[in-house]
Parts: sequence; structure tokens; C-alpha cells
Amino acid sequence: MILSDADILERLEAGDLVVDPLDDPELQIQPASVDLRLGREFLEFQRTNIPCIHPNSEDEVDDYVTETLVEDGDDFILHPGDFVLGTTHERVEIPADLIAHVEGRSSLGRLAVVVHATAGLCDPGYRGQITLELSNLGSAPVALTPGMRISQLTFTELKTPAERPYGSDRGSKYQDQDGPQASRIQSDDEFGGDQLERGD
Ligand SMILES: Nc1ccn([C@H]2C[C@H](O)[C@@H](COP(=O)(O)OP(=O)(O)OP(=O)(O)O)O2)c(=O)n1
Repeated sequence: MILSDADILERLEAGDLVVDPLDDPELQIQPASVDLRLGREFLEFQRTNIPCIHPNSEDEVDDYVTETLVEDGDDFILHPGDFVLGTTHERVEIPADLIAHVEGRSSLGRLAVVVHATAGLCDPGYRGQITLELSNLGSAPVALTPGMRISQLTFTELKTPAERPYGSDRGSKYQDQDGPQASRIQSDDEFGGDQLERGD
């Protein structure tokens, strides 16, 4: 079951679902979603000196990105073909019996701005800001202004609460992230590895 505006408000008031700060609930709470605003930090991949990003490399992906902080009154210009990481201004806490989906807003989609290139799921138990995978599929640069409503979160109730919510497990490498977080895929190995053995 997907939560409606009334359900979302009820869960926010109960305090187990958190969207913080929610400065303008009337504007941000939509019929079945919550609009989230763009934060001011961005991570961009350096285009030089990267031989290849290898998930099994010892190098952290953080070594390959540069951070930009957009000052008050400034915009971040997303050029055609660019891919950058941004962040929601809001921090969320998803209770164990809900899963949240990060969706783009139609108004930005119509400008060819995609908010999550692939991953758009916030696990039950997840806490933190949400890293946005921003790309511009169009042919015109688009100005992104910190504070603009950039994405929306929908919430689906699980049949039963997760037994091992995000954060209780040995993975959970993005729990409590603050600002855009580059991929930590390299730490997959220490959590059991994703490689097949010969004969698998
Ligand atoms: N666009 C997104 C999608 C997800 N998340 C956050 C919320 C998720 O609960 C958490 C982990 O997402 P995934 O499970 O998709 O990521 P991984 O499987 O790579 O990480 P892990 O091994 O930690 O589960 O990251 C985010 O910040 N931005």
C-alpha cells in the first residue's frame, strides 16, 4: 500500500517517519509523496587521471571526485551529458515497515534532468540525506538552485516490518550519510564480496 498525504502526515506526527527539515508541509506534502529540496553540495567526477573505476580497486571513489559548494544566490549549472552527485537538503528516517522510492519531478523531467540515474530506493531503517544521481539528458544547460524542490519520495508499507532493517546489518555503508556520498562499492568485498569463484 502506498501512503497518501493523510497517511504520510500521520506517520510524520507519530515521529517514526522523519523528513527534516520540513519547512513548508503544505507545499512539500503532495497527494501521495513528499517533495525534497536540493542541497548545496555536489560531487563531480574528475575527467582526467582516472584510468578506470574498478569496484575491486583499493582506491576509494572519493579520490576521483571534486566537491563544489554552491554559495547563497548561486546556481549549479548541469551541462548536457553531465553526471554529478547532489544531495537532498532534508534528512530522512525510514521506519522498518516502510520502503521509500526517490522519484524525479515531472517539471524537471520535462527539462531532461534525471534525478536518479539507476538507484532510487531507500531501505527500511535508512537514515540520512539522500544522494541524488543527477544527469542532463537534454541539449541545453540547466541551472539547479539549492533549495528548489528537486525530487519526491513515495512510501510503500511492507506486509511485515523488515527483520534486518538497513543499519542493523554488516553492509549498510550509507547509513547516516551527510551530503552527497560517492560510491563505496569497494567496501563490498569486506562484506562478503560479489565475485564468483571458479566453478560457481
Ligand atoms: N539515490 C539514492 C538511493 C539510495 N540512497 C541511500 C538509501 C538506501 O537505503 C541506501 C543504500 O542503497 P542501496 O541498497 O541501493 O545501495 P547498495 O546496495 O549499493 O548499498 P548497501 O550495500 O549499503 O545496501 O542508500 C541514496 O542516498 N540515494
